[in-house]
Amino acid sequence: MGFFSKIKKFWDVDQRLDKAVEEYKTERGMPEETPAGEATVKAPPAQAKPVPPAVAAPTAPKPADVGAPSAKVPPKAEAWQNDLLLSLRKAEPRLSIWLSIVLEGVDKAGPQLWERLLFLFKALEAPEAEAKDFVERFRKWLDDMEYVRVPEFRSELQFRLALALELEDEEDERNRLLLKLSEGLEKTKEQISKRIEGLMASHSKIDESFWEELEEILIMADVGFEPSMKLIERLRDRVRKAGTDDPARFKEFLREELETIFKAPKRITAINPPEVVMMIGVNGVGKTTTIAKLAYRAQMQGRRVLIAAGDTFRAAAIEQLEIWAKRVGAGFYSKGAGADPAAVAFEAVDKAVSEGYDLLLLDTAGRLHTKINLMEELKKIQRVCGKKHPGSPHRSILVVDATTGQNALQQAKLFGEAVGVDEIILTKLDGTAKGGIVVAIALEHALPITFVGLGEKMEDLRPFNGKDFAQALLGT
Ligand SMILES: Nc1nc2c(ncn2[C@@H]2O[C@H](COP(=O)(O)OP(=O)(O)OP(=O)(O)O)[C@@H](O)[C@H]2O)c(=O)[nH]1
Repeated sequence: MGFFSKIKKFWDVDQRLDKAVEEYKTERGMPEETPAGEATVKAPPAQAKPVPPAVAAPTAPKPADVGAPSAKVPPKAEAWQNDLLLSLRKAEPRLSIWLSIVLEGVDKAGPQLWERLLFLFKALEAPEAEAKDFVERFRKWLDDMEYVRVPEFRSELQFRLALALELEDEEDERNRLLLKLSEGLEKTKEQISKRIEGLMASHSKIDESFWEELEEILIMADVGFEPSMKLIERLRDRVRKAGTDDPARFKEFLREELETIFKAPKRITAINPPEVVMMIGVNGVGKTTTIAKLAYRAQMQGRRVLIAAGDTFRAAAIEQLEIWAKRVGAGFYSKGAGADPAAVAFEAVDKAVSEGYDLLLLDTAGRLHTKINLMEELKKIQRVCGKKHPGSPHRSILVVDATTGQNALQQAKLFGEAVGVDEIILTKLDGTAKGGIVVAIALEHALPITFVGLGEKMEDLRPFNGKDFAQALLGT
């Protein structure tokens, strides 16, 4: 489900829009030619299937709708509308193209941008109130973040549209993610990929000295001793089965092995709303930011989110979380610093149930995991949630900081044993050469890494895909 309760996915090649485009042009006496003067792209010959009722061609919302000056839209400006309609008609959803058309001639946030976004949603037949809600939320977000110029927010806007229109898996978005992942892994690639290429070039065959050198590379990239041994064992097996000792093929074997390792099964549990997610992890790993990013995604996917400040250890942590909740338009619940975290959890679950939230993100104290009482506290929170809303917390997500390398592995072990962890989110992958920790965590724990943090912006939390990761790490 996306942000909108319904949209027409015209990119399934539907003549409706062709008809709408023709009517649109006729009503406005627009030239047969496209703005660039080429002959109009003729709609594909109508196929036999019955033409569903015509869709009223979207007309640019009156400027008054969006609080813009009441100047009439000059005829030239309609060219972008025509381009957008024509682009929407193509058989494939190309968000980057639509956005380029929407942003043509727009250099900053303002009435012209709102008018264009509303036109796009109208062309997709999104309910008007929801379209306005999307624009209003984005406008408020820009104010909060003090973003004004298009380059400051274009990427976030594209990400928001990808979530709202359920196009995150669309080709452009996937390519953008791969690029972001590759950029984020730049330092790790230096450590692993470049050195493996050197290893392959300096050996005429895969022999004992090859494996010894590989072990050193993996340990240097913070895969850790145990995990490195395990990985090398699996690679020896794979090479043996392939019946070759040609170093030139090693990268292919390594990529296949990594994809296999990352295929950790995701736990799917039946959930009666609200879904209660417990966020755990030590201080400074990026938990608060990650909660905000998760809330942002869920909101853009049409879910109502409540964030609860279960980390009552520091007033600053509560305030920071409240600021983020406001920015992403999520609900917020706290009982202030010093309150009993279990009481916060209990009352937050009660609020989420009684006010019909879809998702409750429950922040918990991040004090150093060596303090045993923290583990007791987390177990008490789990019990309390289960009493209030049977089956909850439905997921416990451990947030670890990739830059802490082996320490992250320790945390995964300790929290996993103490309170049970269902998923791992690895933050700050963009800032480390220790990306090898991803392999270590996947090898040591059958825990799925569901998201990775690639920066501080909202769009910098992306679903983790082992295949993409292996490709970004090792290059094509
Ligand atoms: N580069 C980068 N920075 C990140 C990422 N995730 C979080 N950060 C930054 O890391 C710092 C700590 O993030 P927080 O979310 O406050 O961490 P926390 O775990 O809540 O810390 P406490 O509030 O002390 O518990 C902030 O400056 C974040 O912007 C990431 O994926 N990449």
